Amino acid sequence: MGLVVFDLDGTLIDSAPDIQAAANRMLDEQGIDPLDLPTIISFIGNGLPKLVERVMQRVGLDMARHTELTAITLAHYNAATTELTRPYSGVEAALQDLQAAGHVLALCTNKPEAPARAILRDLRIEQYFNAVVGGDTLDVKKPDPEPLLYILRHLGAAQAIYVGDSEVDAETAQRADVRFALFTEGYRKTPVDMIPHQDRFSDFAALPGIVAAGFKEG
Ligand SMILES: O=C(O)COP(=O)(O)O
Ligand SMILES: [Mg+2]
Repeated sequence: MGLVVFDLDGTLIDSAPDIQAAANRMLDEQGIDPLDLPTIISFIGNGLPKLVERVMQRVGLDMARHTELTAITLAHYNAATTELTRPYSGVEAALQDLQAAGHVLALCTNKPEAPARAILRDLRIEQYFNAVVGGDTLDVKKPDPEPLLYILRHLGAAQAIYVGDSEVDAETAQRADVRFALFTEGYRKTPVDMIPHQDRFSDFAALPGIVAAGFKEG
């Protein structure tokens, strides 16, 4: 029994198509051609303001407009968070198994908290999560360890496993001194072996076993 904290984008859900749609709507309003999915995926991981910054850099938009264009992109995104977004295969069954095994579950994402909560609601998985921290919940976001440590403190957990898909998640877990399980099928940019992790999996059916063994090992 223990605390299992999840990342969201590229871990529980394949959300890139809706993020792409929001970014491309904003670009279209600026008279700029759309960006393809692999490009958008390569920009995900450090939160929406950073994604918009990377988009603007790529297409040569004036950075003085960053705050304005971030707000516009977020509005487009909030209007359609789950048009194309789906949980990865086996996610709901794994959440159910983990909860039935007595684990406490939480979410630690760099996605802003409002769309993160809306997605959990729309995909009918919000009931599994005892705490949700988004990229704008605290003053700092991942890879700062504080969002993850905040959840541990908030839920009174001495021990946890963090489940994520990216370099940012691995660094967050390492700096928080939390065990890290890497989902290999998300949005990482580098080979699996270059990302520090204690466990890895490509199929959510394997996760309950990995979590049980991880807590035993400590
Ligand atoms: O919003 C992002 O850039 C990444 O979100 P994640 O932390 O859920 O992967
Ligand atoms: Mg992620």
